[in-house]
Amino acid sequence: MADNWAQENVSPVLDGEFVQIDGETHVLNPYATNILSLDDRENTGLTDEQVQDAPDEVDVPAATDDENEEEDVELSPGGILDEETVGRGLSNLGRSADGTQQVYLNATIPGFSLKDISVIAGYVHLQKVELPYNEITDLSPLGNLPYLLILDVSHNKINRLLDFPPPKNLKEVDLSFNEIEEMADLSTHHYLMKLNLDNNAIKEIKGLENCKRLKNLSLAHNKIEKIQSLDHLPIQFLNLCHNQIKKIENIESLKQLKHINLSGNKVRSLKGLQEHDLLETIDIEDNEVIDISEIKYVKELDMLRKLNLLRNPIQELPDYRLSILYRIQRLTELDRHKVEVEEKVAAVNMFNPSAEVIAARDHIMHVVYSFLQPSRVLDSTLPSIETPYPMLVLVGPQGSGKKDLAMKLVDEFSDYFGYGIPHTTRRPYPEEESGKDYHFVTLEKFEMDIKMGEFIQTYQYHGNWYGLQQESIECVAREGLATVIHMEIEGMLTLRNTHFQPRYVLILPLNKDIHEKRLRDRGIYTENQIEYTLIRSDMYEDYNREHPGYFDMVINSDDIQEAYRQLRRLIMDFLGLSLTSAETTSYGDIGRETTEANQTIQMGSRSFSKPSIADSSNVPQSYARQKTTQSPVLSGRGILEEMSLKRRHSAARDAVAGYVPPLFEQIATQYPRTVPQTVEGQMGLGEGDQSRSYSAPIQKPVHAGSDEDSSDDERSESTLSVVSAGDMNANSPEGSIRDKDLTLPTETLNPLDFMEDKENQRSEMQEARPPSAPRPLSQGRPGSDRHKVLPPISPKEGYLPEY
Ligand SMILES: Nc1ncnc2c1ncn2[C@@H]1O[C@H](COP(=O)(O)OP(=O)(O)OP(=O)(O)O)[C@@H](O)[C@H]1O
Repeated sequence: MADNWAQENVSPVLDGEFVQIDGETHVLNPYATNILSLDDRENTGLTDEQVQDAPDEVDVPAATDDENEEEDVELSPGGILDEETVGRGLSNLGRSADGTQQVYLNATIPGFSLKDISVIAGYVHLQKVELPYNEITDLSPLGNLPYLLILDVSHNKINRLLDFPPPKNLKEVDLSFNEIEEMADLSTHHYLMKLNLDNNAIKEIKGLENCKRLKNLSLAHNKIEKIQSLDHLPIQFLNLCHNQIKKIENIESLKQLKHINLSGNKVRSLKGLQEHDLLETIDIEDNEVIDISEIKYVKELDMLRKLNLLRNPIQELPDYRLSILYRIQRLTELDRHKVEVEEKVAAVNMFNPSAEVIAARDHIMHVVYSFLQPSRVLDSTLPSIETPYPMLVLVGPQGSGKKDLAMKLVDEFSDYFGYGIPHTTRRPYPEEESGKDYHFVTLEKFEMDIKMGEFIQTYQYHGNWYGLQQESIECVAREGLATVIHMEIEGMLTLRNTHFQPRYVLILPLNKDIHEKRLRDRGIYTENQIEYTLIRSDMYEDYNREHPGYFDMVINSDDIQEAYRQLRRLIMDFLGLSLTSAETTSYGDIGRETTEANQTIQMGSRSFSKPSIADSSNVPQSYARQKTTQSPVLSGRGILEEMSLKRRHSAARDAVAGYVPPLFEQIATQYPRTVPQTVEGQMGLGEGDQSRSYSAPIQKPVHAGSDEDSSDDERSESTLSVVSAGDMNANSPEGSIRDKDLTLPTETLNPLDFMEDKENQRSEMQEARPPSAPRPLSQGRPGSDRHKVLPPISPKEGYLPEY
C-alpha cells in the first residue's frame, strides 16, 4: 500500500505564490503559520523581527462559513494519517533534492494519535519528518522517502528499530520514548550521525558496528548493564545515564569522545575514562563513586572542564569540593556549579600551600598563641626603637654545614654572638648535647610550648619538628650578644614575618656530589632522606634565583673551610673589624696577624663538637695588616659612613689635583650598589674556583693616585672581601653591600672631619668605649640602659690597631 501511495502522491509543488496540493491551488501566505508546526519561524524561514513586523491581519479573505466548517473537519480519523493532516503539517519550502522545483521539506504532525502513517510515503521530497506523540508502531512508509535526513518518532509505540528500507541519507533519528527492547543491526544506515534511543527497554548495545559516522548516541533510561559494541565509533557524545552500568569499560577506542553522561548508574570507579584526551564533560551524578583517589583517572584529561559528581558518596568527604578543584584545576564547572577563581586559590592554599602561605600561617599561629600569654618586655627589643636587634640567620639545606658554621662563628666571636639554640623533637646524634646543639624535647612538650606561645617559628622536616623559641633569642640578647641561628628556608620565611630583621646568609653546596657525599658520610640518613635533601637543594637555588635580594649573601659551602672564611670576613665587616686586617701587602705579617687573632678572636669558651671546619686562624690568609687604620666602628662611625667619607675624601683630593673622573666612575661610585646576588650568576663566576666571588661585582676604576689612595682602595676592597673573596681587585664595596644591609648613619657628617690629622684620629681612638660597653642609644627605651646593648662594638685590646 505504501508503494501505491508513493506512485500517486508527491510532495506539494510550488508555483510562484501558489502551491498545488492534490490538484488544488492554494495561495501562499508567508506570514501564515502552520498550525501543526512546532517552530513556525523555522518553517517560514522568517526572523524574529519579521515575525514581529508582520501585519496582524494579512490580506486574506475572511473565512466563509464553508471554510469554518472545514476547520471543524476531523483530521486523521481513527489514527490514520490523511492528506489534510499532512497538508497542515507541511513547512519549510525549499528546493527539491534534484533542484528542479520548490517543495515543502518538512512535515510536523505531533499528537494525532496516529497509528497508520502510510500516506506519508507519497511525500517523497520530505527531508525532515516529525511525528512525535502518536501511536505509531510501523515506520515502513518512511522507506519511501529517499531524501529523509531527520526523523523524530519519539513518544510512539515502536518496538522495532528502523526496520524499514533505509533512506540513503538518514542522519538523525529520535526514537526515544518507544517500546524498543532490542537493538537491530543498523549496518545499512551508513549516514546515521545522531541516534536517540532514550527511554526504551534496551538491555544490550549492539548493531552499531558499521555506523561509521555515528557521533551522538543516547541510550538514557534503558536497561543496559554493560557498555559494549561501540569499538572505534567516532562517538563524541555518549549518553548512557540511568541504566544499570557498573563499570566504565570498552570505550578505550572512542578516541573522539567529548561528553559522557553516566549519571544514574552504579559506577564505583572512574577507571576507563583516562586517556580520552578530548573529554570535556563527565557526568557521573548519582553513582557510587566513593574514593577521592578515583580522580586520578580524570585529572590528566586536558580538555576536561565540567565534572558532575553530585549524589555520590565521595561528596561526604571533608573539603570534597576543594580537594577536587585542587586535583583538577582546569575545571570551570563542578557539580553543576560554576567554579570561582577564589575557590581554586583556596584549594591550592589548602592542599598545596606555597612556602610563603605555610610560613604566614605558622607566624599567625605563634602570634595568636603568644597574645594569649601575659605580655613582657623583651631584651631583644631593647637596643633602640629604630635599630633592630641584630641577628644572623644561616639558611640552607641539610648537610650544607650551616650549623657547624654557626657554632664555629659563635665559638670564635663569642663576645659578639651567641647561638640561638633551637628546639627539636628529633633524637640527638651521638656527639650532640641537649642545650648546646638543640633543646631536644618530646613531641608533647613541643606542642605544649607552641600552645604556650613560646615559639616564634616552627617547621617540620623529615618527620621531626624544629622551632625557635623567643626565649632562645632572649637568652642571647640578655648577654648583650647578637644571635646566630640556622634553619631551613621555610623557617626563614616565617621569621621574615616577625618583627625581627635578621641578616640572612644562604649556605649552599653547589656541587651535588660533594653535598651527597657529606650527607652519606654522616651515615645517619636513609636513601630517601638523602634524595629529598638533594632535591631541596635545587629548590634553594631556584628560590635564590627567583627572589633576588632575599639573601644578604650566598656562600658556596662545597669547601666548608672556605665557606667559613667567607662568613668570617662578612662578620668582621659587619663588626667593622676587617679593615684592621685587610690592608696587607706583606706575607711577613701573616704570622703576626695569626698570633693576634689567636690572642683575640680564639677566645670562645664553647667547644666545637663537629671538627669539620679548621681553625680559621690557621687558614692561610690572603691578607695581613701592614699599617694600621682606625676601625670604622672604633671611630664611632658605621662602615658605610666610613666608606662614604673615604669616597668623598678621595674625590676631594682628585678635585684638588685636577682629576676629572670618567662618567662611568662618577656613576659607579656615587651610591652604594645593591645588586642582588643570584646563584646562577654566581655559579658562572665561581665555577671551578670556589674561592671566587659570589656577588655581582661592580668594577671600581683604578686611577693613579698616591699611596694613600691605593691603600684606600685596598681598604675598600678588603672591606668587601667577604663577598668578593679571591677576586678582591675586581670588586668594589658598592657592588657587594646592599642598601638594606647597612644601617645608615643618622648623624650628619662633615666630610672635612675625615681630613683631620692622625693625632685627632688617635685621640678619638683612645676615647673609644671600653670593650663590651653599651653603644649609646640615640633614642633609648625607658629601662634599656640597664641592659647591655648590641652589638658590643669595641674589640678586645689585642685587636686594637697599632700606631
Ligand atoms: N627552627 C628551625 N626552623 C627550620 N629549620 C630548622 C630549625 N632548626 C633547625 N632547622 C633545620 O632543620 C634541618 C635538620 O636539622 P639537623 O640538625 O638534622 O641538620 P644538620 O644535619 O645539622 O644540618 P646542617 O648540616 O645543614 O647544619 C637543618 O637544615 C636545620 O638547619
